Amino acid sequence: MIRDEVNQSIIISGESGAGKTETAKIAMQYLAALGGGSGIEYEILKTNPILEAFGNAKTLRNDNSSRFGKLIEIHFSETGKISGAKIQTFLLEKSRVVQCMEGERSYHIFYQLCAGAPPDLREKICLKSASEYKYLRQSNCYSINGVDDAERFYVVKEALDIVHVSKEDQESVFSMLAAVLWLGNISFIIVDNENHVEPVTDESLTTVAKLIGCDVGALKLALSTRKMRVGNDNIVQKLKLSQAIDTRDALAKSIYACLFEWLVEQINKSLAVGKRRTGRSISILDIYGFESFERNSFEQFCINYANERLQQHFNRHLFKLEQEEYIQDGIDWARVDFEDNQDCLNLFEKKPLGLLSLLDEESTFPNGTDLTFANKLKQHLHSNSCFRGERDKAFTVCHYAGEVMYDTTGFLEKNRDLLHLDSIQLLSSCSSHLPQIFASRMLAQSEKPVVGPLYKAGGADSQKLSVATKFKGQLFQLMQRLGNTTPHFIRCIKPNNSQSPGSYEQGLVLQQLRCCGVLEVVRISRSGFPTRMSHQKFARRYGFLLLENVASQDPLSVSVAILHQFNILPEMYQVGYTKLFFRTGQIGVLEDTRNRTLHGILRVQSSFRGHQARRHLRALREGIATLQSVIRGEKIRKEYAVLLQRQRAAIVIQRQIKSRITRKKYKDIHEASIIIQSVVRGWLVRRCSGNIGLMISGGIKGNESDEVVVKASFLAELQRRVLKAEAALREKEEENDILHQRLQQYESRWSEYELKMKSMEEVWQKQMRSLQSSLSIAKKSLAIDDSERNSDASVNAPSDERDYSWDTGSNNRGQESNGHGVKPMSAGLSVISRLAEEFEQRSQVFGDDAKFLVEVKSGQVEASLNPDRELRRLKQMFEAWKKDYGARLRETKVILNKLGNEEGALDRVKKKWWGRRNSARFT
Ligand SMILES: Nc1ncnc2c1ncn2[C@@H]1O[C@H](COP(=O)(O)OP(=O)(O)OP(=O)(O)O)[C@@H](O)[C@H]1O
Repeated sequence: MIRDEVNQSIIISGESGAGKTETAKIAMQYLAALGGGSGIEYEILKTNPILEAFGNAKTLRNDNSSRFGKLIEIHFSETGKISGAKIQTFLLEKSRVVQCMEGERSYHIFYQLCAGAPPDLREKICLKSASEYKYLRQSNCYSINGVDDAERFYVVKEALDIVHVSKEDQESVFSMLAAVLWLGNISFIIVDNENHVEPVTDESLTTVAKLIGCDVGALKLALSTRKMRVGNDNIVQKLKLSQAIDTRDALAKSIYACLFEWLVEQINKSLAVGKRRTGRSISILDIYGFESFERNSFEQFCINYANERLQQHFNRHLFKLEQEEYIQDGIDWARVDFEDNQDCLNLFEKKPLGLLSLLDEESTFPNGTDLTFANKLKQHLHSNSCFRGERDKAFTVCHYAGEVMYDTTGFLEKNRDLLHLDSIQLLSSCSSHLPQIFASRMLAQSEKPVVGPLYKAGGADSQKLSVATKFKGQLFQLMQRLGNTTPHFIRCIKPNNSQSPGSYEQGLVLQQLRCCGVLEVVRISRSGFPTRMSHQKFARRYGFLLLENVASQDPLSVSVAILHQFNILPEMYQVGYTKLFFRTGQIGVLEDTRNRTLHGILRVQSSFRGHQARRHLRALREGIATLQSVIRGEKIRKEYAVLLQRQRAAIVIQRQIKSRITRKKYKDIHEASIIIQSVVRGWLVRRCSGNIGLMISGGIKGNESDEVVVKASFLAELQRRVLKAEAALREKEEENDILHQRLQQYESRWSEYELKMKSMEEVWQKQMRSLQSSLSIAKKSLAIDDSERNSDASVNAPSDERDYSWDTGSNNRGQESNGHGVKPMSAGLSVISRLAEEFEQRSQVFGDDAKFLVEVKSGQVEASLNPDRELRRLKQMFEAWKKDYGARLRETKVILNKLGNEEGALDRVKKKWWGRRNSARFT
């Protein structure tokens, strides 16, 4: 399609059950895989289960026999991708809805609905099992081996969802199906002597009325009467049983056929979504195969006519056009004979004496019957080689695929396919939307130019194209469409008649091969030149394979050069006036070489382009990396600056917040401590002035009427403060304990000091006492010496002089040494007395001072001085005095020693006193 820019068609033909539908599905799957990608191909494939459910049925020859013809046109975009599709259907076998042979079934969807409808749907559309419906019961066949109808129902529902049939519409479709089934159950009773009937008002009648949404009375009338126009009058004719049944069945068939058409329309709407008209398409034609049964009726007549048309198309393309082309191009060839079915086609189509024309003619006659039709055929067509009149109402046609005998019973009725206007009006009066759509469609069809019947007595029935005429028109259109495409024929061959695998009936197969002209096709392919190409196209297509330049550039020279270069044998091709003709397989060699070369060129190009692209990409990447690093660096720097600013701001904020928190905390503590203080002070004051407090509280009690309403928050605040105060109090108590401990430590140390002081004092006391005793001994000894001296020596010198003469010093001592020696002794005595006196005073002073300081320290006496420091000072003074006193004592000793040397008496004194004195040392 893309290479030749010509639309293609795949025409699948073969007997019923040969595998046309399966092949069509395989072809669709192949095209979907090849040109899929947009998703529409999935929808296209999903149309198969829907069309099969509504248009296929089990026949004796095929469990899944298509009871309609189908042309699916798959549209492609410029790039070869599927962009949409359109389905056209041909001649649905309506009669199967109301009538089918023993062992066959009606359309699958009825059985699927009965088996698979969920309970709520069953209830809504008043559905029963398949065996409850007369239409399904009559053939006594409800199931197909290996097929689960319930499961298939879900597949159909899913497919309806996929092709966008809404849930409401699906429900309406199922209601229509149920209505058709219930229509079949409507029965009639004879109401008068003329055998006129009326429908029985039972469940069937009321359910149909409910499902299509009409009045029960209106339905009854539509099924039992017929309005007619006689002259200017409208009369109502009551129907007899057979007429009423026909009316009922016609209504059921029409509803089903309209439903099928409507569904195809919905599918087409869905498949057309997003379809872009490029004009490129591949059509697949799957039309019912040639049929020949024991009893063949109008349906087989139409089906076999269609197959004749297709066979003609096949012959035309493979034999006629082929051979005409050979002649036109003036090539040398051997003519191939083939079975041309043109005569048979003429038998059908010739005007005015063809099968179809005569059928239409008879159908328009009010008094025409199947028998009159059969007689007419025999009368007019007996000379036609393809026709043979049979006994009674039968005739035989010699089809390309074999002879088929047709029984004309029901031909006229089926060809007329009449639905009374009453029935159409009934549908248009329905409240459900689908019957209304069906009615308007039927009315629109009846308004078209009429070739169809004029009903008996000039009735007011719907007048429309006869079925055969309509079908013929459809086939012509189809042939026209196929004529604009390059056809590809698929011949399906049925291996056996028993629908069983692995069984191959040679006779049957050979008969099919003969019938459909495959043997002639093989012959013509072998002797003829099935592949052809214009010189220009050939030169253009393969010219680039030439290794050397051809001097002349005209297409023919180039083409011949190519043929030489590839050593194509002269008997394998023919050069025509405008085209080159090749025997089977020859062009394939050239095509292979072309493909290989193109592939090689593509590889080289792709390698080079890849190299270029990689280089470009590398440069781009490096550039991008540099750019990115610059931009990222800049970005990060900016971000960092912002972050830094934020961090600083955060620090400032934190500082502010922390300081605020700390201030608040401090304030709280401060306030709490004030409260504690006030509470403690208050408590102290109240304790101290208990009486006053009692008086005040008494006063308050007295004014109980002035109660203060204390708010809970205030109380809570108070409690909080009390708790805080208690905590602070506890803290203070702890502090107090610590201080108390320290105080005890100080006290223990103080008592240690005191003990030391006392021991020192005792030492001093002892020393004092020893000094005093030494002094008193010294005094006494001096007094004894003095009295002895006074008695022994002169007594001129007054006694008081003895106390003061020591201070005269050396002078006095000189006098004493020069004079008498009494005076120095008394002077020494007075010095010692003074020393003793001083000692007394000083020890008294030191003792008093030390005692005072001890009292201050122990807190017995209050004084603004530091007892420790004063004590240290006192000790220093004592040390200084002791040193001075010791020096003076030593001086006195030296003087006394001198005196003692002069007077022996003094030695004793000295020895006595100083001996003791030395033993009592100052420390
Ligand atoms: N390629 C196949 N592989 C396996 N089985 C096949 C194949 N083609 C057909 N069949 C079997 O044959 C049966 C009939 O095939 P199909 O329905 O395609 O026939 P048909 O030619 O379309 O018949 P009709 O004209 O009645 O519609 C299928 O249900 C299937 O069982």
